[in-house]
Amino acid sequence: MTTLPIIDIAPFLNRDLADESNRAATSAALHKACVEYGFFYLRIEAFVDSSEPQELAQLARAFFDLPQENKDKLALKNQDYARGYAKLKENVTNGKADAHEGLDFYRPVLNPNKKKALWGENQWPTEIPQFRKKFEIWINKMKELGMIVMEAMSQGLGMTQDEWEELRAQVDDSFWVMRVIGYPSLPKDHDGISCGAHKDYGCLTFLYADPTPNALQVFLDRGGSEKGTWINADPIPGCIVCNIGEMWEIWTNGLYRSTLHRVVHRGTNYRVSIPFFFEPNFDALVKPLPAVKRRVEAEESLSKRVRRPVKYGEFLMSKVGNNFEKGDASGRYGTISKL
Ligand SMILES: N=C(N)NCCCC[C@H](N)C(=O)O
Ligand SMILES: O=C(O)CCC(=O)C(=O)O
Ligand SMILES: [Fe+2]
Repeated sequence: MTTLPIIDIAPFLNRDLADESNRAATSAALHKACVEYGFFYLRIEAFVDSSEPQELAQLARAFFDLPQENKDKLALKNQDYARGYAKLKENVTNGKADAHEGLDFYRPVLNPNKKKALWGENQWPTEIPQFRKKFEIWINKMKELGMIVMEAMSQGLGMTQDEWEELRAQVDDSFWVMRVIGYPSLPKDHDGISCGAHKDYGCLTFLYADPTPNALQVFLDRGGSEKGTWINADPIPGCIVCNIGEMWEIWTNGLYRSTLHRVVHRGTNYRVSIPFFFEPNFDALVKPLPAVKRRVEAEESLSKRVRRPVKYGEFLMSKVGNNFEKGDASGRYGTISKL
């Protein structure tokens, strides 16, 4: 049975000279994991105490336990159709309704305008005391972790200090997204899916999920005897699940690939997960990195197809529009101004 690699980020949490060789090992392991899987566990117990996300999951449960009409008060349509509460089956992946409900938050913007795509205001549940405060602490930590992992990855790619500074400038004001997701159990005799197969859009996804096993599945697409099958990415204590988004495919010209994943939750409990998407800056122009070009020239084997640059914000907008049924939010989303 294939299991995803576990990478300890601890050596990057300090500047100890003594940890230099451990940092090199972590970077090398990140590089290998990104080439081979695009998905891995990140051991973060030296960074956050596990009681912290556990408490967030409790707050999330308290929200999902509210009467439907209370949750609907935070509906996406109150805002920019991106920020707020999506009821069960409102989210769509590949044209099919997802059997989950969720609250989505995005990086706050200056001069919010709910008629402008992605430019509204976050809707926090005021009925759950502490919800906003505790999740804001988490957001800040995940942003910090994002920069740490990005720097570790830049070393794994053999980037120079100047090259890292240039990449850093594309992610230092991350247009992050956080989702708080609730998954009821799928009916046993049903071919429904909790979240359809997809790739994440941006840079790094940091997923905390409650201990429910057999829910998140990752598609193995790069060799080994299990190639072409789905494996479970069950939670591991002290770790979060991390995967790379499509911007990494562009930065590395396909050397790193974003991996399909889905959620099929047939267990009897109500599952809660909290993915944090550490993304590039809204205005970042994402294009293949020079450090990767050097490698391609050195290692003949890599694909020569050059990925086209994208503006991250535009790419995100095209994706978010697909997250709803046509004629429903996506229809209306299509009519609100694209900046
Ligand atoms: N920001 C991210 N990555 N969100 C992923 C959401 C799940 C897939 C989405 N419905 C889709 O169809 O892409
Ligand atoms: O809930 C999960 O385990 C994964 C959710 C996910 O893949 C997403 O929201 O992008
Ligand atoms: Fe995802």
